[in-house]
Amino acid sequence: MSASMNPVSPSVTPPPDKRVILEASGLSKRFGGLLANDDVSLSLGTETGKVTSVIGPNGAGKSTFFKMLAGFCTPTTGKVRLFGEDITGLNPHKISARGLVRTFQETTIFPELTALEHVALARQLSRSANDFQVFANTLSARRDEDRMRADALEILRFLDLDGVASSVAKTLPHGYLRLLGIAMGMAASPKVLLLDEPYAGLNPDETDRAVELTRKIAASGVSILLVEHDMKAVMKISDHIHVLYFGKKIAEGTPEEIRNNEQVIEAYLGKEDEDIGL
Ligand SMILES: Nc1ncnc2c1ncn2[C@@H]1O[C@H](COP(=O)(O)OP(=O)(O)OP(=O)(O)O)[C@@H](O)[C@H]1O
Repeated sequence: MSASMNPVSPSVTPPPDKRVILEASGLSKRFGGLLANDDVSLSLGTETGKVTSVIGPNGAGKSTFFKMLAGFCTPTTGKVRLFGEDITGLNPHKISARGLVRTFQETTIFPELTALEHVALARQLSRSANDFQVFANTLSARRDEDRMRADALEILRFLDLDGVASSVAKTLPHGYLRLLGIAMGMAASPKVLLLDEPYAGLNPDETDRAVELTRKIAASGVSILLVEHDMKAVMKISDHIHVLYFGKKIAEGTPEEIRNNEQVIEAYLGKEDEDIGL
């Protein structure tokens, strides 16, 4: 008798919902004896353009979680789905091509290249199915290059960075380099943008500007997932917050719910370098 004819066939798992933007289920990561992430689940739901934050004291496992989402580190157990597709363990380039993009770190900045060249390069790398073509001096490659530069300028304009388009990176202040990293992420046309501590080291004015920019990106329909220690910024910008503590998720909710959550307050108590913004 075939399984389908079995009257007591086991319950069938429903197919993954393709409308769910990003879903991590039961992610764990073990480094030797250390469980850096312990059964962490998170869903961005189906509504695009929201800002979701992951917070937690130093060493809570936030970066590890992001690295697993973006393919920079393979989960020990668990699954990551993007619009219902299993992307667990794919490499970062493949994940980025599907729309989940982690912003470039400052270490990816080339001091002698202009802001425009950085974004054009990021665009080119994200688009190149064929690496050889990028470097080949063919007519089509040159045409591509012109298009990439035009796209890059449009991205810089959108982020209000066109004023520094022709400035070389080594002359740009730290705040602009952070924004340039975000612009390079945007060059890959993300559906979900992972921002890893985008406001670190920024002064209050620069933070306000970067928060506004984050909002503008979200308003354009890109879902934002961010890890950040600046609690004032997190509370201001987030629609939803998840809290990690010693690798485990201890809470999730709106900024108001998180601010008033006893377990969260407890986790942050006595951490002089961290301010939950109470
Ligand atoms: N590659 C690795 N090998 C061994 N241990 C690691 C590795 N990466 C992270 N860890 C450990 O995993 C734990 C979580 O680190 P992680 O960087 O994810 O925390 P975090 O919340 O991002 O911290 P922070 O806010 O300080 O950046 C830490 O104890 C860290 O030392």
